[in-house]
Amino acid sequence: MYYRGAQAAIVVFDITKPETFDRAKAWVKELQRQASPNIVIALAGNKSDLSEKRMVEFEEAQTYAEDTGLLFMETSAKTAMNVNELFLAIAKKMPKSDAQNPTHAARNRGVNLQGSDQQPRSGCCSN
Ligand SMILES: Nc1nc2c(ncn2[C@@H]2O[C@H](COP(=O)(O)OP(=O)(O)OP(=O)(O)O)[C@@H](O)[C@H]2O)c(=O)[nH]1
Repeated sequence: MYYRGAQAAIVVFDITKPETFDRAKAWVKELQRQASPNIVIALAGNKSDLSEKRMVEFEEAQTYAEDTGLLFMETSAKTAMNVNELFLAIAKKMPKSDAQNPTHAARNRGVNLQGSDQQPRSGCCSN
């Protein structure tokens, strides 16, 4: 219900807890099964500031991400390392804006109630 129609998702695990990496993989599978086919999925290996407690190797997560078609970065919510970078990378991978898609552009244009978009009224109640 929450991710249906989502255009991007960030799946976060804790590099100091291998079980969170396994759960992240399960979430990626779930997203690939249920979410929109062109969803951009990013995997974040969080708590990169705690490298002395690391239990998931960078290379292991990176290889998994490459094999699965995910963006991957190690992040730290504590130091903000790679947080902006991850959002930027997602934005770059998203499909071009709706404004460049004629079908979506028409749908999103809205209706101008003041100007020339207004159609002349007809029917029983206009004189
Ligand atoms: N050192 C460090 N601690 C972090 C980082 N991100 C989150 N934490 C800490 O990890 C703990 C869990 O963070 P939450 O934001 O509650 O994460 P969560 O996934 O909701 O965790 P749960 O409540 O266990 O499900 C908190 O004590 C945070 O302060 C990080 O990048 N580095």
